[in-house]
Amino acid sequence: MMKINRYNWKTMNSKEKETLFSRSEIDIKDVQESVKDIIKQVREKGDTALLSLNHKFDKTPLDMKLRVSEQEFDQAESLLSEEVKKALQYSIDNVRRFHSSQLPEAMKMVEIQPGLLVGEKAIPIDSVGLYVPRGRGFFPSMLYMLSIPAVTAGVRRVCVVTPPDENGTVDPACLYAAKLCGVHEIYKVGGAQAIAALAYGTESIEKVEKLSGPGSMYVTAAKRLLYDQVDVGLPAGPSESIVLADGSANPQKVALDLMIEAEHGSDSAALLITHDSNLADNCERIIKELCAELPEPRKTFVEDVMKGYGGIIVTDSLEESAEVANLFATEHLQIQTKEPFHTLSLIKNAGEILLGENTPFSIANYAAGPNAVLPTGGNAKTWSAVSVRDFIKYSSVIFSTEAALNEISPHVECLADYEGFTTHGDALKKRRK
Ligand SMILES: NC(=O)c1ccc[n+]([C@@H]2O[C@H](COP(=O)([O-])OP(=O)(O)OC[C@H]3O[C@@H](n4cnc5c(N)ncnc54)[C@H](O)[C@@H]3O)[C@@H](O)[C@H]2O)c1
Ligand SMILES: N[C@H](CO)Cc1c[nH]c[nH+]1
Ligand SMILES: [Zn+2]
Repeated sequence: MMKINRYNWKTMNSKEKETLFSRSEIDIKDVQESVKDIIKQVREKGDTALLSLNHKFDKTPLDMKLRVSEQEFDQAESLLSEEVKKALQYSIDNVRRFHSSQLPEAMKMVEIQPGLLVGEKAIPIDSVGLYVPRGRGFFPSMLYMLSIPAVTAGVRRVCVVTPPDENGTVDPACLYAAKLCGVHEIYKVGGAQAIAALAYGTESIEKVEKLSGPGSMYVTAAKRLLYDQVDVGLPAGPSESIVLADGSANPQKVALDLMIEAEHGSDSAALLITHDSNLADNCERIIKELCAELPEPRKTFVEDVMKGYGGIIVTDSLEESAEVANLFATEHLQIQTKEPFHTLSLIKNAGEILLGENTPFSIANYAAGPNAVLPTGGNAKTWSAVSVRDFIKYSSVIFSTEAALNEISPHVECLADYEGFTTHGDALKKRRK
């Protein structure tokens, strides 16, 4: 019989809270030592290590080519149905439209004091490496979610790494999506070894300035270990979601939506938070019925999540439900309450917030427009979804006239003296005529 965790917020003990709230952190810490060894191998042996790690973890032939060839790009198109190509084009159009709206002005200046102009110049990051997962699913959606903001930002070199299958080939939908997004440099390598290759460089993979992209615990552990070698981007680990609902919600829709992100893997989290125990009972029953019909491995993943890092939390009020959701700071949040826009005003921490029963997580995962690469593990307290801003940095720009310099100097000299920095003050005093 399937088990679904059921907690009452008031009576939950601190151990239960800690386990639930730290979710896959536990698994990531467990693999840190083996990931350290993978990084060492890639650093010392370059491509040779990549080929043998591909062989070990992804069962590829040892003599495979790491870079996707022109011929493979061309073949990919012929392997896809017209329906899939159309769905990709539709989704890419929406995602591109949304991300174009994020593009900042190339330069913005304001006159802070007469003759003192200050502002920021937006400069695209020179090279980025995008991690597109492939283990417990194909992720062409991740390819366009990452490539579109990078290309829109104007990054000069956008390259992708993604695990190959046993034949040493890459998912054709990923290759087709890459072509639509204008990305041509793709390497067939995944896991921690791909992250290490992008951070240090190998004979065939030039190192990058910044990484972006979600991944399993191996990918997440590698990014943590390499944060001082390369900008590792946002922490996007195993998928997680909360459905926050009240008694007005349709239990069938809540159950369906709660299972969406649970099917990513046993290390995912999916929580229903509600102050209506009838809704909780009904959802529990429906999830069991729906889960029984799922194909493997999705059935096992959903079952594992419901007895693992997921389940149902019953609270005393809508306000308390929102408080619990804010504490958890989930990647995906869906609100199915009578007044979803009012409930929205109670939310402080969530990677994305989907309002109402007609906005299931799936539409945001693939096609609504905003980015589906989102912070996990409680990082939604300070991080945002991937966006064009992830691929741009800003240089401050300052211009002063002589009159403005004369005006500002006494204040700066005073502060330089106070801090004891003689030459800082002299640069002003000694240039005055
Ligand atoms: N946060 C987000 O925005 C977001 C978006 C999409 C997916 N995700 C998450 O990304 C993850 C994708 O994981 P995945 O497994 O499907 O793909 P993945 O590409 O991250 O992992 C597969 C790779 O892991 C490596 N690997 C497998 N077993 C290993 C072992 N024992 N030791 C070392 N390395 C090993 C292999 O090289 C393999 O290629 C899921 O957890 C999903 O929930 C998150
Ligand atoms: N839910 C994932 C982000 O956590 C995105 C995704 C892609 N495909 C299916 N789901
Ligand atoms: Zn998903």
